[in-house]
Amino acid sequence: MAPDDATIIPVTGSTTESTYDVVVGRGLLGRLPELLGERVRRVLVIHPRALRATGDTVRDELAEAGFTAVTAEIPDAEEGKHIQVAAFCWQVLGQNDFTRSDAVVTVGGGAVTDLGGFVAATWLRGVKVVHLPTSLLGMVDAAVGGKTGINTAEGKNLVGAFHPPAGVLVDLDALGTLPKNELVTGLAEVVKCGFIADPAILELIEGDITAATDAGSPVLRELVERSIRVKAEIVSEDLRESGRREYLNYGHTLGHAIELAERYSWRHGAAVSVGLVFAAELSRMVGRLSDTDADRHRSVLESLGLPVTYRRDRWAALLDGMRRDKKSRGDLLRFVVLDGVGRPGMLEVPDTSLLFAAYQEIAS
Ligand SMILES: NC(=O)c1ccc[n+]([C@@H]2O[C@H](COP(=O)([O-])OP(=O)(O)OC[C@H]3O[C@@H](n4cnc5c(N)ncnc54)[C@H](O)[C@@H]3O)[C@@H](O)[C@H]2O)c1
Ligand SMILES: O=C(O)C(=O)C[C@@H](O)[C@H](O)[C@H](O)COP(=O)(O)O
Ligand SMILES: [Zn+2]
Repeated sequence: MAPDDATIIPVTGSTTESTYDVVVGRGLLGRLPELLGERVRRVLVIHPRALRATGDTVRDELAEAGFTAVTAEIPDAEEGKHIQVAAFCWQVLGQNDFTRSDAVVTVGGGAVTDLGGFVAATWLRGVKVVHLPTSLLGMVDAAVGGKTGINTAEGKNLVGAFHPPAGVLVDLDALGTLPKNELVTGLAEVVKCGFIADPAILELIEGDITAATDAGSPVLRELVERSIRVKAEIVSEDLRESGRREYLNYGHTLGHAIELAERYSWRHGAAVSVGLVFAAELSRMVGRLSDTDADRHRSVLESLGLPVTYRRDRWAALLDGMRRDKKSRGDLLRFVVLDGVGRPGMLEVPDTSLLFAAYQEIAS
């Protein structure tokens, strides 16, 4: 497909820094200089070990276009979201004399866009970042919206900053090498967008599972674009999560606790899948969601091959992890729940026995 067939999804924040385009299409690398802008001279390309060839291609294209481009190769997946990895990137930036008018480009899945975004947010108190997400999850969620961060021993994304990118290039060609199981875990966030805002997403998946899990299909492209639009619309209104942005955290309170309990051996999307079913059970239990809509969570996620249950014997660890969720206020745990498909809301839970009861519905 020619670059001309690209779809532009705008994020329109309240400042120039929080206003940018998400470009979706194929063969988009040529657009990178335009997103970086005229003042940028040096670019640090951050990529995981597993995507060295792609990182090198991006570096070479930038050099060809006249930039001074260097790469920083980081550990794969969640191992990259570590303070020592950020320190390594800061060192590379320092050793190569990066100034405030220079930039970071991330090439990889959500772990890389989170780490690279955090490095850009903190170097000299903030330099430009452009994301080139290569996983489905990175494309539909992590690269958009400006949340950046790293994990600590106590939990997921506990340190970070809001730092919107200068632009995002969603090149669907990158999905050609993505393993199927990684594509499927990315679909958990797509399903989340369906439940909180765009039921057509659910209908597309339920209507043709084969197409929904086919990296080259028009259905997958529509799912990508619809999910990005959901996120772009919400973060345009509420960058710093002072209100509506919390809805994007549907399924994440338990999901992040599972990731921690599993020492990050589970993919984020898999943990969010279980978290979505839990949040639906909670919504049903407090009388806010119908049986049909709650059951639909389990059926659509199961049909994609995503997990919908978790170990009964891990409840204490999960509760501990959930207390450190960023939506908590003091001792009060807060959850995103649904009042129907496309109708998210918040639930404050002072009594953890309710959570335990909901957990019984997903415990295996
Ligand atoms: N900032 C946000 O708003 C936000 C939103 C959602 C998720 N996240 C974060 O994103 C992370 C999860 O992202 P993820 O699922 O992409 O995981 P990931 O970045 O760990 O990537 C998953 C695996 O796929 C590989 N990979 C990526 N692209 C590939 C390609 N094109 N070909 C072959 N292999 C490829 C990676 O190297 C890795 O092994 C989590 O850390 C999560 O917290 C952040
Ligand atoms: O963009 C958001 O806001 C989200 O909550 C999207 C989530 O899918 C994403 O996993 C995010 O990183 C979670 O953020 P956290 O604030 O709970 O760490
Ligand atoms: Zn997520």
